[in-house]
Amino acid sequence: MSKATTADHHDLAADDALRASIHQAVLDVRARTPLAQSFTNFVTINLVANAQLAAGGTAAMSYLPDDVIDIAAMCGATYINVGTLLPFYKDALGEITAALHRAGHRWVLDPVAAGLGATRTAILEAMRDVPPSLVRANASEIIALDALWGLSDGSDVGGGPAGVESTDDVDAALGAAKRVARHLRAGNPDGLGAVAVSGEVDLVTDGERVFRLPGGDMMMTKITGAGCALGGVAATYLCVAEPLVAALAASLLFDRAGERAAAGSHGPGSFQTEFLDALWAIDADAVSTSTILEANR
Ligand SMILES: Nc1ncnc2c1ncn2[C@@H]1O[C@H](COP(=O)(O)OP(=O)(O)OP(=O)(O)O)[C@@H](O)[C@H]1O
Ligand SMILES: Cc1ncsc1CCO
Ligand SMILES: [Mg+2]
Repeated sequence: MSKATTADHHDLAADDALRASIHQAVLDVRARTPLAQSFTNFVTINLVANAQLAAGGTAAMSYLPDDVIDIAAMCGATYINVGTLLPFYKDALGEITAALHRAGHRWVLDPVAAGLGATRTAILEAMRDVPPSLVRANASEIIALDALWGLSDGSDVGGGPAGVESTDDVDAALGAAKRVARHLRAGNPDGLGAVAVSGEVDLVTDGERVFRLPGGDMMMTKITGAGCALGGVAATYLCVAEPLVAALAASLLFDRAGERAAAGSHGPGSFQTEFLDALWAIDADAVSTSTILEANR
């Protein structure tokens, strides 16, 4: 870890209630095969669906507002990713997110390339007052979302969008992640919300507690859509668990699966195949006994 050191943190105790909730979420997904639907980019749509299935859930992808709104009534959570925008998305996403909010339906936002382009900015700005339960993004995207939702105090200045890849370290997004998480909690009827910032060390927060999750493998950045798949699997866990638990469970599953896949592969192609197998193979014990470093308060 860079700025924050392990001296500022403690590993969660083996009997911490959060570990039990994470363990239960992994088991519940495998027992119940919950449906989380997605409105997602067409680069990584197949990996998102396959990752959700490998984690134990099921998938349905749609772009049609009436379809998405009807499916929301019969599924546990929805994943929305703004990676590859088409002209009709602006109206469609406005209609969908307003309807999800009215229904109190939980959803995950992946603000891919936040800060890039007037259309994406308008789409993300409109989500401010009908917010998701969980935002899953890289550091640059969280810093940009914090700014475009007007939450920023100006102290976090990100490197700016460089397409879909992060130019910032997760620690640079700490303030932004906490502000965004508090905004989600204030804007959701259940008062719950969390932010998962991915990177070499993942950062997860509900706006009060801050967790750092070391692990994973750099090969995860050499396939497209590891982050998108993480958002999709977070929606799968959101079907059975509260946002903070869903964010932690999905991030930890991905870290453990990334390590296992790296050990069994010899390049990006075989890594992607091994990664899906690893999502399937990692069990609830491996996820819930992972290192979970909580920032001391
Ligand atoms: N350098 C790294 N070392 C280890 N794990 C990493 C590293 N970078 C990212 N990861 C892991 O890869 C996964 C995806 O995170 P990443 O930050 O690459 O998302 P992203 O930029 O949104 O990706 P994409 O847009 O391609 O979907 C997370 O599980 C994260 O922990
Ligand atoms: C490469 C790419 N372009 C738009 S979305 C996407 C997938 C990673 O976010
Ligand atoms: Mg991404």
